[in-house]
Amino acid sequence: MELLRPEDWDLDIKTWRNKTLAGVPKDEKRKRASIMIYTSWELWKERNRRIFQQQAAQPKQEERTKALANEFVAQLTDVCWDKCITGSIGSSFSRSEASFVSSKLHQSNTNLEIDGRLMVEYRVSPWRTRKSKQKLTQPLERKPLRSLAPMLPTTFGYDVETQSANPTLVFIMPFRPCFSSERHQQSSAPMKLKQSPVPLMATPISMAFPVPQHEYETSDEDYEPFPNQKKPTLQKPTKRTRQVGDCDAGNIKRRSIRRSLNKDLVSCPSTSEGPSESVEVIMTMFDSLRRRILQLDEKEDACRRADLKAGTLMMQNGLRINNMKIIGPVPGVEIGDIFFFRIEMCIVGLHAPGMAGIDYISAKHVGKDETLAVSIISSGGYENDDNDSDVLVYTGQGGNSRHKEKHDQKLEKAETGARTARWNFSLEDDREVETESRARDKVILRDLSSKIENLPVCLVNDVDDEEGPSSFNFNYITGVKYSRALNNMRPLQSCNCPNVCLPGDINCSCVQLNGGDLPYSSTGLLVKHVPMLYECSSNCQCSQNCRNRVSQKCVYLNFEVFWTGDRGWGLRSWDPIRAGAFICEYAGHVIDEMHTNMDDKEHEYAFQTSGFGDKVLKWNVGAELLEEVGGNVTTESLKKLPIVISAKDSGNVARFLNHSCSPNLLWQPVQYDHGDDSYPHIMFFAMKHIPPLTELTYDYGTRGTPGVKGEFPNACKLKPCLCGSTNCRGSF
Ligand SMILES: C[S@@+](CC[C@H](N)C(=O)[O-])C[C@H]1O[C@@H](n2cnc3c(N)ncnc32)[C@H](O)[C@@H]1O
Repeated sequence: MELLRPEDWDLDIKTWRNKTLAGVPKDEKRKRASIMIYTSWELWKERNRRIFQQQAAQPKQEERTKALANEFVAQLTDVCWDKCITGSIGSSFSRSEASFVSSKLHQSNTNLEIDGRLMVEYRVSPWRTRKSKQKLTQPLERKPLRSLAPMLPTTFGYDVETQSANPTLVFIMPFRPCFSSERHQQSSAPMKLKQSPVPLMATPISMAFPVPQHEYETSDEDYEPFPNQKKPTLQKPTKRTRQVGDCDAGNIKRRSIRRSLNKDLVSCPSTSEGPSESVEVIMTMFDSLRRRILQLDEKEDACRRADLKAGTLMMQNGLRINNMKIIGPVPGVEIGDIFFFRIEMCIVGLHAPGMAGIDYISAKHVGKDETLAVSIISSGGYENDDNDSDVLVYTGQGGNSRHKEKHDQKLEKAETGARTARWNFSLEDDREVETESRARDKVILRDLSSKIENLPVCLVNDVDDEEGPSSFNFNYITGVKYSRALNNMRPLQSCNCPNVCLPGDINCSCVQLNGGDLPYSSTGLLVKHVPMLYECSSNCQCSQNCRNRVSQKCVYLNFEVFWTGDRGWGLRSWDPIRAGAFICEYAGHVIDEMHTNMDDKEHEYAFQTSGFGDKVLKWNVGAELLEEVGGNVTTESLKKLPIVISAKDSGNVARFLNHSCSPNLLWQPVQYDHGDDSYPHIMFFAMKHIPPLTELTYDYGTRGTPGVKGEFPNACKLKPCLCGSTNCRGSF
């Protein structure tokens, strides 16, 4: 360890790593680098602990982590290094290195897994705190909106390869209506889009997305959605012979399965939908498709770039919107929207090139050809000496490829488009300014759960003086309580998987119970909404790290109960949330539906399964588009459950979830601790990417006609809905 001690404690991690490993023989370098990776990881975790939980590591936790870390380091050093980490020492990990490290961390332990998810998916920028503005009442110190790097999973750095000096010269036809079939094209009038202020020289989008002629045989890093623009020099040998010490996971034969869409079902958002709804429909379709492709690929050991596969399929089938490049705001896209993949920006018309950071158009100005930048992406992969996080300095693209020597950048092609706005970009982020200055001032309670949740649930009112003592007259509990014994009609699931359940393992009884697929992706995202989801139970042999145990674990989001004004208290999160992510359970007392003596207050905080909204039914659109007619959840397939959960006297954060006719959450029945399928756990999952501090809502459904006994004996009076969405039904 002495050898790793930095000579100067002010060194940044990269310089420490480079200095320490310089000139060290290869074998020794591996060992030292492994320990350094672990140390950096621990620093990161400690930073997360201090920021999110306001506590430093406990000795016990440290010991346990040390033991796990030793195992992790040993694995890294002795078995898999040769196979998986082949790059030279640089400022970042390549994608395959990063995914290997994150997969190892995933296997290591629960804490690492949870932190790993934060790190892998969101890449929260470290040390972004503003001490000067910090107030004692502030529960969190970080700036949530700026903390995202909505890109591919990388653990310790950013793969600069996708930012290579290879600008894709893509122009899009001035207007190409988005229809899926010729029939549609003939019969429907083209949708009018905003007129460009400058004449455009256009090239069809098909130039950028040619139909692939061959199956993708290359490695993850070399997957290329634009094969025609690929430079031969960037290609790496893709086949390796097995070497001593290669780990099995690394030797899984990498295949790529070409998938196609069910043409009968392919259709773009209708022209009657507003811009925001169109963006939502397209984004939902993309993510649904991506999750399902990933699920199928994982089953077939062909796990590669489901995002690009989904995006390419959508492009090839005309499933995209805002086809014309626009100078100024893109309809339906708002400041604060989250994109996890570059291709998502492409299908909503925000940024067309798959790799280049600048998107631009050619225009004639006073008789001269000019190039105008229409969007610029900050990759996060470049070093920036300027510490001002409010100013983005653009200095040209390219020159930062892993495969080439660093070189000076030239002002050419797209960069000429950025000439006029080349220097400083102030980030316009109204929401951030707003949240920084206002929301933190009005903290009423630091932890509504009184430490029952592992993360504090803050209570704030930044609207008026309401302090809400009456609303908070309830016991905080984290699960459901049953008032009568349940019928254990079905034996509890009990798989024999030795470590974790694996996708495609036909011998796993939990895979069988879930219809042949594990319901969650490797990062814990719900793939499809299903009538009943079976997580692994206490009878299962698999460990707590099994991916089929998502919602039975504790809360991992930084929730906040806030005053909405007209709809009472509501729930939101400080963390960005990804579509398919688990949110929370509806906790409370399970009462029998036939118990008809519910008073108004009980009704107000009662969860009843009275139906799913249309949006929930459409959430599985990707699976349906891909292959499975009938793969979607239909109203008929959803048996009405007799369960009613009252959170009037006891409950958790879910009792503050308000109704919306355009919700961002759905509820999913989940079973893991008993066999009575009429009384499942009600778990909430995100239907879309949700930016920090956005209210979390679900569709309460229609609870039946007031006063009618029979189908809805507990039907309550319809209430006027104040959700404010454009397609509000008016009541719930
Ligand atoms: C489960 S509680 C939600 C938390 C509640 N807002 C509070 O202050 O405790 C359900 C109640 O919230 C209010 N509410 C929820 N969604 C609403 C909406 N879209 N419009 C109007 N009121 C709503 C209604 O009073 C409803 O009975």
